[in-house]
Amino acid sequence: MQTAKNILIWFLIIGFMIVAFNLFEEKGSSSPSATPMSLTTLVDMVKQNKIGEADIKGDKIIAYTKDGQKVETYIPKGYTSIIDEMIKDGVKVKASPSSGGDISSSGNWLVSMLISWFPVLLFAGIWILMMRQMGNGGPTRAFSFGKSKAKVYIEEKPNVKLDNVAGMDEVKEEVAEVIEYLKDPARFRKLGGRPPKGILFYGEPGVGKTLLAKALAGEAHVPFISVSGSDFVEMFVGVGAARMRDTFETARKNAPCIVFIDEIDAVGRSRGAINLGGNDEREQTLNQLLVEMDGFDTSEGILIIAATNRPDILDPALLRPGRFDRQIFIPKPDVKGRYEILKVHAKNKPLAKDVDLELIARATPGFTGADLENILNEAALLAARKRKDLIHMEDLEEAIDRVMMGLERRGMAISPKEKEKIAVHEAGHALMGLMMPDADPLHKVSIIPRGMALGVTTQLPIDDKHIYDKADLLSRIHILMGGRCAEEVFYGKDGITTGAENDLQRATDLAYRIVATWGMSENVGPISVRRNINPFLGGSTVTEGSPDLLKEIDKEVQKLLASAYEETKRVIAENKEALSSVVKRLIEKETIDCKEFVEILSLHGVEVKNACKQEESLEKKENNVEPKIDKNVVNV
Ligand SMILES: Nc1ncnc2c1ncn2[C@@H]1O[C@H](COP(=O)(O)OP(=O)(O)OP(=O)(O)O)[C@@H](O)[C@H]1O
Ligand SMILES: [Zn+2]
Repeated sequence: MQTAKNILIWFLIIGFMIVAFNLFEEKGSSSPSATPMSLTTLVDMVKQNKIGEADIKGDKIIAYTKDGQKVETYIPKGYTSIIDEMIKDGVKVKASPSSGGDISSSGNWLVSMLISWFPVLLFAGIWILMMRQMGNGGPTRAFSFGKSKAKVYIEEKPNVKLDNVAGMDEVKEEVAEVIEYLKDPARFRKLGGRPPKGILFYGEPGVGKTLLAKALAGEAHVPFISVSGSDFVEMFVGVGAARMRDTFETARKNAPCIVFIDEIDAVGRSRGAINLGGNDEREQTLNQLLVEMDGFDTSEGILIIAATNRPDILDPALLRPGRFDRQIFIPKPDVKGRYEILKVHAKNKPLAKDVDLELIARATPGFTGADLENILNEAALLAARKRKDLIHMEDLEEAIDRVMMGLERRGMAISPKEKEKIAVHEAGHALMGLMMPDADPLHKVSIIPRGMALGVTTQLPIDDKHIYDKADLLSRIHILMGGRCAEEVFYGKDGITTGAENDLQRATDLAYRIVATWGMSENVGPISVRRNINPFLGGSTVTEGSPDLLKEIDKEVQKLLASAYEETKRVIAENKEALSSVVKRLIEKETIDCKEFVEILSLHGVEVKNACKQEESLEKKENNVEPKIDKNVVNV
């Protein structure tokens, strides 16, 4: 594509140069256009000494008057004495050949030819490019673009081993046999086994798909050839396909080897999918991949591993036997997996004695291997900044907050009045976290701005949760409402702030799903209404269901939210005095933990329903109530 663009740009540059040159030439020789006049008038003008210069071209005289005019006339055959007269009268006379126009007379035949051909060339160029783009293009390699950008990375001997991939024992078992196959493809075939041609790894970003593929190559001591599906996506038809051919050529030269195609969905999207124009290129690339996969013999020892996080949109042809017929799901790590991963990445880092990786693992439900690696890395940077020799638990804690919610922004200018409002809002969330019997235990409240949030209330889930009951969900809604309700209780109906936007969004979303997705509302009943993204309406959602049903759902959602709001407001109003003390302390210290919060409440005789569980479950940061980008949406 780049090359094609360059060609077009050069066309334009040359064109402009020619036109500019042409203009320049014209100025120099014969512009502006000459006024015709009779020979006698010219003779008169010569006599009156008005003519300064004259140019004789065959039987034509072009004369320049002294005041800059240009005139021309014809000399009748044989009447050349006029020239002598002019010379005699002091006119500077030049003679040049007569044939052709001004340009050829100045001898620039090349320029002239280019000018006459330039439009043709330009249009031909544009036409070729457009045809290729539209997909009716000529031979695939007309410009041999295919080679230019093929980002094929070959690692001859990857030094990643299966030991470096932590916490997915079942998956590792499942793929272990291909190592034997790659080590000696011929032996494998002699025994009658049909080794797989392609394996598809699917799972969320960062769970270690690439790492696992590389480890397989490392274990089998074969080269690891890696490409990304998006490298094949091109504007010009045929380029992606050519690149695909090149990739497989490289693979054949390096066999036995592993070819790893990351983001295969970029080329392997279902061909029937809605596509607004021009999917011809992708289709050709996909076809080429299928052809290549069908074309090689498993005894060649080439194993294709593809990775995606969207297996649902892949073309079924890709998943047929003989292609990616083995699909392996790589899940997010569980507690044990997270612990193993942390251990792997902590190996080359100096950890202090107080670091308990098991606790970190428990504190990070939903985190992927990449997230965990990131946490250790951040912690090391933090420790280095504090000029410490070892990484301490506090660094790791801070790193988890950072990875989850962004950097602390202590420098942010916040007026005392605003600070108080933020403290009230956060204290409201936290109080509800302690008062709702089914809530996850509170961890800490902070009014230090972090990432996009002005304050943060964090809770600690006890276990990785996989399903949620209605009580869990309702208590979440109450906690989300806590911020806004506290504002109202402390500052009145007109004192409420915009700070609750994200809380309300999340509460509304949750309430909608309680009613319309999980069928938990008594009035609407056990029904699940589908909400689809409409590709034609800029990604807005389209809800299925009759208008009556949708109206009913909306009413029910509103009712649910309103009653949660009233209930929350009641709880906060009841404990207003105790909460004022908390707010004061919060403004003073900026962060208070669960224990301190509960102590203040008990001074006012308030008993909480939900004890702090710090001792057992330490730093669990799930369900931070404030941030916009959050990892813990309830997705049952
Ligand atoms: N199970 C694991 N054990 C050890 N490290 C892991 C594990 N999973 C992920 N990592 C770390 O996370 C990094 C990113 O993982 P990787 O690139 O393999 O993920 P991926 O699933 O291929 O992601 P993507 O879909 O974004 O390409 C790895 O380099 C590795 O350091
Ligand atoms: Zn809030």
